[in-house]
Amino acid sequence: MAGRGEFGVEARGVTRSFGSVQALGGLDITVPYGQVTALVGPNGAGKTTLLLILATLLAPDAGLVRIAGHDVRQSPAEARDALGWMPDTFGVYDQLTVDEYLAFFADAYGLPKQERPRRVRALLSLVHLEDRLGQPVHALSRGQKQRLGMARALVHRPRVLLLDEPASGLDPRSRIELRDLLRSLAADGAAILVSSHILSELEEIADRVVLVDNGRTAGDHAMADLTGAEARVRWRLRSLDPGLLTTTLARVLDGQAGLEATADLPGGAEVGPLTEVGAAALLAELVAADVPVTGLAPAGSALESAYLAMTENRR
Ligand SMILES: Nc1ncnc2c1ncn2[C@@H]1O[C@H](COP(=O)(O)OP(=O)(O)OP(=O)(O)O)[C@@H](O)[C@H]1O
Repeated sequence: MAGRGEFGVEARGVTRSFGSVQALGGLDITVPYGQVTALVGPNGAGKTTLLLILATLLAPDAGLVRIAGHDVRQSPAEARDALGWMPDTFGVYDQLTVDEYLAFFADAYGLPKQERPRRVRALLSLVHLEDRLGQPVHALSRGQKQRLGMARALVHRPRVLLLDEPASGLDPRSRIELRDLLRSLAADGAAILVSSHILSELEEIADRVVLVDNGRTAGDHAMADLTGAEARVRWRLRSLDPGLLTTTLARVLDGQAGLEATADLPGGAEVGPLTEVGAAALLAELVAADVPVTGLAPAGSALESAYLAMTENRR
C-alpha cells in the first residue's frame, strides 16, 4: 500500500555506540504487518537501544530505519504518527488522573477534541482500567501502570507497535489479556515488535522471533519452524533405575556429535537437542536395553533451546 511500506519496520545495518561501548554493530530487522515479531537476546544485547532508535527517540550512528515506509531521518514526524511505543519504564506524569493522562496523549497526537473522551473510555476499557477513571496515575500499581502504558501506545491507532518488556509487571490474568490484545491487533493488520525475556510467553504470542546478540542479528525464525515436529529440543527422561538410565545413555549417545545428557537430575536425566523422531528412537533403544523408563517429555521450549545455543559461547 502506498506510503505504508512493505514492512512495518525495516532496519538495515543499524549501528550505535555510547562512548567506547558499541550497543549496535550493524543490526538488521524487518517486522511484517499482521504479525507479532519477538525480539530476544541476553542482557546488554542492544534490544532497548534498537527499540529507542525505532521509536525515533535515539539517533542511529549509521544505517537505514524505516517505520511504515517512512525514513526516520527524513520523515520523523510521519514515522512517529505511524508508531505506538511502550517503554519498559513509566514516564513522569504521576500528577495527572488516568483519563487526563490519555487525553494528554490524544491531544498530542492531534485527535479531534470531541472524539477524545470516547477514545479515552474505549482505551481504558480495552486494558481493563475503566474503574480507574478520575483516579491519579500515582495510585496505580506497577502492573496497572503498565496497562495504562499500553493504552497510551494505542491512542492514535498506530499501524506499528513497539513494546519493551510489556509483560514484566503483569499478573497471570493480565498477561493472558495482553497476549489476546496483541494477537487481535496483529489480526487487524498491525506490525508488532515485542521484546521480552519470558520465552515461554513469547512462544504463544509471536509469529516470528529475531535473536539479537552483541548488537547484531543472530537469527530470524518463524515460530512454527521452532516449535514444529522438526524442532530440536531437550527432553526429560525419568526412570525407576536412574543409574541404569545414566550408563545406558552414556553408551547410546557415545559418538553422537552435538548430543548432550545431563544425568544428575533426581530420578532421571535430560538429553538433547533432539527432534520428536530422535526422542522416540532414543526411547526405543533405552527400552530395548531394559531401562525402566517412566517418562519422556520436552524439557524447556524450542525457543529456549535456540536462545541457549546462541548464548552458549558467552558463558
Ligand atoms: N545511555 C547509555 N550510555 C552508555 N551505554 C549504554 C547506554 N544505553 C545502553 N548502553 C550500553 O549498550 C549496550 C546495550 O544496551 P541495551 O539496554 O540496548 O541492552 P538490552 O538488550 O536492552 O539489555 P536488557 O535485556 O538488559 O534490557 C549495553 O552494553 C549497555 O551498557
